Amino acid sequence: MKPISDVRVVKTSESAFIKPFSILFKRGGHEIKWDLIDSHNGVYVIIYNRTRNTLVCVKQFRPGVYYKSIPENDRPKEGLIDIDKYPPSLGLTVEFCAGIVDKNKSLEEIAVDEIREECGYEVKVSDIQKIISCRSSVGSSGSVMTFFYTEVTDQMKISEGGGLEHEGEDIEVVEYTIPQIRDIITQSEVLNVSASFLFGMMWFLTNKIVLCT
Ligand SMILES: Nc1ncnc2c1ncn2[C@@H]1O[C@H](COP(=O)(O)OP(=O)(O)O[C@H]2O[C@H](CO)[C@@H](O)[C@H](O)[C@H]2O)[C@@H](O)[C@H]1O
Repeated sequence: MKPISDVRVVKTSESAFIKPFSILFKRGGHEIKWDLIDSHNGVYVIIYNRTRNTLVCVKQFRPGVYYKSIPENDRPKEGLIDIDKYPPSLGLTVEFCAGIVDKNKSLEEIAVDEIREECGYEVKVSDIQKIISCRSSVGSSGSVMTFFYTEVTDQMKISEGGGLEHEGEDIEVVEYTIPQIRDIITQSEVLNVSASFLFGMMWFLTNKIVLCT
């Protein structure tokens, strides 16, 4: 992965990805204001590599995770962050291959694109199995996240993956064995993974573990 440097906090008023707004309503005659973020729906793909008995995941620098790793009293509201004191590695997450729903394509087609771009495997739409759709960030967004499952083999690997450079993506593909996954999800410290990752791992261990024993 390329080195991260010159990390600065700036105020944002316009964004193609995150749009703050509020909803006003009355409950029992009392007016309530609820602050929200309009954000894209998303797809997540749990990818099992049958050749090597591994789960294919992606590692990347997530600015929000980095920022929230800094103690609150040292987190600037604006300006440079001292990366010698707070190394960018604090913001590295492990995730499932995922993408926002911002194209006029089916969710399955978006999943296939993300698998190719991020992980370098060529998968057919018909090989994508839907697991479940649910809500994310119910207090602030309510976007729909849809989980898929697919299996790949080493023969289906067509590139290194890594994401689209013109979109600023710089993704490392990482593969975990089943014992490694068990280690990750049973740690007691704050993990640099999301609840969606933990859900997907638990789903896999519960429903597919028979493949791996
Ligand atoms: N907040 C943001 N600010 C600036 N640029 C952004 C952005 N979100 C996306 N982008 C841009 O959109 C590109 C494409 O994103 P992707 O569809 O690959 O989703 P990503 O893997 O970033 O996760 C995304 O989609 C998954 C699945 O919904 C979510 O879990 C995850 O939070 C979300 O970032 C990114 O490379 C980036 O250029």
